[in-house]
Amino acid sequence: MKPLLEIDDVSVHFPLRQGFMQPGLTLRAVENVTLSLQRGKTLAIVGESGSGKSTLGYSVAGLRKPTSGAIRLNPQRQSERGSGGIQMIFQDPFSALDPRMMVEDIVAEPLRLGETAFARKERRAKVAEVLEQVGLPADAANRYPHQFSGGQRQRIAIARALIGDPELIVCDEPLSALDVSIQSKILNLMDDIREKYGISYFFISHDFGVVRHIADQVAVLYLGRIMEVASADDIFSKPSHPYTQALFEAVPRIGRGRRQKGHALKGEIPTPLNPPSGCVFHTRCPRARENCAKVRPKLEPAPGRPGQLAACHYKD
Ligand SMILES: Nc1ncnc2c1ncn2[C@@H]1O[C@H](COP(=O)(O)OP(=O)(O)OP(=O)(O)O)[C@@H](O)[C@H]1O
Repeated sequence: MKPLLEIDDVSVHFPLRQGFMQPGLTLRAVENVTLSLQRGKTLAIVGESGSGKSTLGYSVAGLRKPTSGAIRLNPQRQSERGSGGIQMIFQDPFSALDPRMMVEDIVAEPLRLGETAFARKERRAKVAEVLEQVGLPADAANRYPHQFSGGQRQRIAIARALIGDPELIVCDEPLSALDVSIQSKILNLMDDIREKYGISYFFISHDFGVVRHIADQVAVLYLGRIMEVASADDIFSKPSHPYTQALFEAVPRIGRGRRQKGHALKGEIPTPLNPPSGCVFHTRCPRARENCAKVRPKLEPAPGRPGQLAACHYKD
C-alpha cells in the first residue's frame, strides 16, 4: 500500500546574507532526507538541537518549501468537513494561540466556512464537538487563551488541528513546554486520537521516553542528515549507528535521576554553514577512520537487519 506521506530526497537550505560585497552563505538545515510514513502510524524525528527537525517538520506541514526534493501526501479519505490533509501542533501553547482571539475562533480557523447564519451554527457545533474530543468543556469556546493552563492550551491546539479532519498531524515537541505531570495526559490524549480517527503523527521530540511510547518508526537526524531510521523497537534495543548510540547513552535511564550532561557526545556540533566532509558525524565519532572524512556513507541496511537503515561505514 502507498504510504500516506513520502519525503523524497528533500533538502532545505537557507541563504544567509553577509556584508556588502561578500559572498552569500548557505545554511544546510536539511540535506537529502528520504522517509515515508504509513497511515495511522507515528514517525518520530530525534536529534540534537539544530539538527533540522523543526525545519523538516515545517516542510512536511507545507509551511516551508523545500529547496529541492518532493513531499507527497497520498490522502485516502475525502474530507467532507474541512481542509483535511496536514495540520501542525507547536511546542509552545502560549505563543501558538493568538491571545486576542476567542477559543471558538482559534479552533475554527482551519474550517474557512462562510459567514452565513447556517455556517455560523455549523461552526459552533463543530467547535463544540472537537472541544469535547480533547476533553474541554463546551463553554471553553467563549473564553480566551489566557484563561487556560498550558495543558489546556495544548488541548485547544489539538482541537484546532482536529477540526479540519486531517490525516497527518506534524507535532513539534508538543509536550516539552508542559509540566511533567501534564505531559502524560496529553500523550494519552494523542494516543486516543490516533486510534479513534486513524491519524498519523510526524512527531518531533528530544524526549526518548515519549518517543519510545508513541513512535512506530524513528529517524535520527544529525546536521540535517538521516543517520539511522528503524522501528522504535529495533532502534532502542540495538541502535546501529554510533551517533544513535551516543545520543541514547547521553540520556539518563529511569532511576538515575534528572538529565546528566551527556558524556557520550563530545564536542560541539559543527556549523551547518560548513558541514564536515564525508560522514558529517566523523569529527565527533568514536569509530571514525580515515575514509569517514572522505566518503559519505549511504543509508543502508545494518548487517542482518533488513528494516534498520544506518548511514555509517562501520555500523553494527
Ligand atoms: N529561518 C531560518 N533562517 C536561517 N537559518 C535557519 C532558519 N530556521 C532554522 N535555521 C537553522 O537551521 C538549522 C536547523 O534548525 P532547526 O530549528 O530545524 O533544528 P531543530 O533540530 O528543530 O532544533 P531545536 O531542537 O533546537 O528546535 C539550525 O542551524 C538553524 O539555526
